[in-house]
Amino acid sequence: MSFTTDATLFTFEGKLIKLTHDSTETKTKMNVNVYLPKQYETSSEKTIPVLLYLSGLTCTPNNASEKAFWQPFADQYGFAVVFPDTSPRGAAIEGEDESWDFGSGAGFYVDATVEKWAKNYRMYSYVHGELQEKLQIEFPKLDFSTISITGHSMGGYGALSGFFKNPNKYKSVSAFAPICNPIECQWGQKNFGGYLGEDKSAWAAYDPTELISKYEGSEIPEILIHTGTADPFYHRDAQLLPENLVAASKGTKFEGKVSSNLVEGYDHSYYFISSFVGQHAAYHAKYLGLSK
Ligand SMILES: N[C@@H](CCC(=O)N[C@@H](CS)C(=O)NCC(=O)O)C(=O)O
Repeated sequence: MSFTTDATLFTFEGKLIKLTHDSTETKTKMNVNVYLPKQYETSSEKTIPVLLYLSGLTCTPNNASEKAFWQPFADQYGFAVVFPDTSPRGAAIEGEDESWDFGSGAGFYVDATVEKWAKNYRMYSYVHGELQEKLQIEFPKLDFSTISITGHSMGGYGALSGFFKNPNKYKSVSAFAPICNPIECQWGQKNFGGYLGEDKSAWAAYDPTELISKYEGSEIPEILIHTGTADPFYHRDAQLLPENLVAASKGTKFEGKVSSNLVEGYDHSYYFISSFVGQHAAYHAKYLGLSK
């Protein structure tokens, strides 16, 4: 058995399963939550599409499980939601727990190449590969070949980056307050520098604003983004830079398809995220074949 079930919680009309497993990518135990919608019980083999939700800095799988409120929409349309952790935990690397925006809780969805981090900090391969393959075996009624991706902040960047780097794998991509151009902001520079080293071409291989023109897929969904004008990481710190992604889409397959919405007065918190989860669920449901 590769997973241990720590809890099965009844929530809305489905169940939230809290799991742990040994990861071959991170060489640590990993935590992951899976929301099985009400359709799961009565469905047949491999029929429930999946939404992968990547969380932001400092989060565990529990933050979004408890306060993004995907559950009623997952029940309405009939998709499962997977909430991975944001980094390995307890890898015993010096400095791992020193800062809130690097190391533990901040894996930045890359495969580290700097030696100190390279053995364990492989969140790119973990979330897009190993985790999905193992969950497909554990939950055979989920259909990991019909999957979309979303996320918040660091996880919004992770969703956009993972979408562009895996042509035609994800049916659709959306993001809440994503870090759109990490090369150009402090969070990105700190994490790319720490995990990937000083070679900026390695950074570009993960940056959505760099990747959008290089996308080789034939499926070109609209990209849905919401960012709050009262989000200090947007208006004060310029960490998010959604305008750069829209500008970079010009002349690419995604020209006119990046729906970047600045929403007046909303901040960076889950009060903001949960306010727009319904719109994002409806958007993904369409691409997952669950609505017109
Ligand atoms: N340093 C602050 C900011 C970190 C932050 O806002 N993290 C966002 C993602 S970038 C988050 O989702 N925090 C957890 C939560 O709101 O539940 C903190 O630790 O709360």
